[in-house]
Amino acid sequence: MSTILQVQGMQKYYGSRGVVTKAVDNISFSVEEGEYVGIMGVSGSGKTTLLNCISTIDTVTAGTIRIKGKDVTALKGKELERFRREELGFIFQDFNLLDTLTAYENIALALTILGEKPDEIHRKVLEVATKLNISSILSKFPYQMSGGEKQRTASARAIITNPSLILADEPTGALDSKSARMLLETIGMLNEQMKATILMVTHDAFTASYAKRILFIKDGRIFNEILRGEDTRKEFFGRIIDVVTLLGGDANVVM
Ligand SMILES: Nc1ncnc2c1ncn2[C@@H]1O[C@H](COP(=O)(O)OP(=O)(O)OP(=O)(O)O)[C@@H](O)[C@H]1O
Repeated sequence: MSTILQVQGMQKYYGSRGVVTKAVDNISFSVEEGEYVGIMGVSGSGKTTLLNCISTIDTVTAGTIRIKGKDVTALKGKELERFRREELGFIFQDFNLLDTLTAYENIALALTILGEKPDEIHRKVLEVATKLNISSILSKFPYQMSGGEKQRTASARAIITNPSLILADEPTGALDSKSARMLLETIGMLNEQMKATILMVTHDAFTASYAKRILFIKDGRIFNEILRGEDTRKEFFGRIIDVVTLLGGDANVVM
């Protein structure tokens, strides 16, 4: 098994002189190939900042972030753009599907931009659509899709380039509990059947219970880490609640 992500001594400060917020305060951890890691913490603990730096959307104040051995904090311009497109997949809270493109076109877009041959793109889109059970809706536009179809299209788009790492920030944040469950099952399938390595940020214990390992962040630092091991998802959920309570979060607000 190889290391996909290695975060070392990462710091991110906002502001200057007067008011400085240490959003991420010296965090180090790594993620191995095939892992499904959740990052939990209360609002303002630094989860999104950490994910945005890993996803190369934001820059770090100090430290390194290596993805497949490459320090992404040193990448710039076209090289960075290409790296993001080739190595990373994203699942957003609102899915970010392009309204003027069909499901097929949304899924194919990254491959088109990467310059893959049309017949290769076609083969890959059909393959992933079959796995995610959306073959029959590929010609639909987002407004013609159900919520679940949009989720599966967004999941297909995240995995179509066979990225090294899939990043998800509060993927269930805007969903009712049934839709959340459906999306989490799809993400679980990307991990288990399609061997995707996943890093997911959430404040929600139910969502986090689908991951196999959880890092808890408090005030920009890693506070605790737990592994699912042989636990059922429900047992793992119980242990997550215990840590959330310890962290001072409100265990009642989670499902
Ligand atoms: N652009 C910014 N400028 C100044 N401070 C910021 C900025 N972005 C985030 N922060 C601060 O950094 C800290 C961490 O924010 P972050 O968004 O990473 O937290 P979070 O854990 O993702 O919270 P939430 O669950 O509410 O999204 C907070 O104190 C926040 O106010």
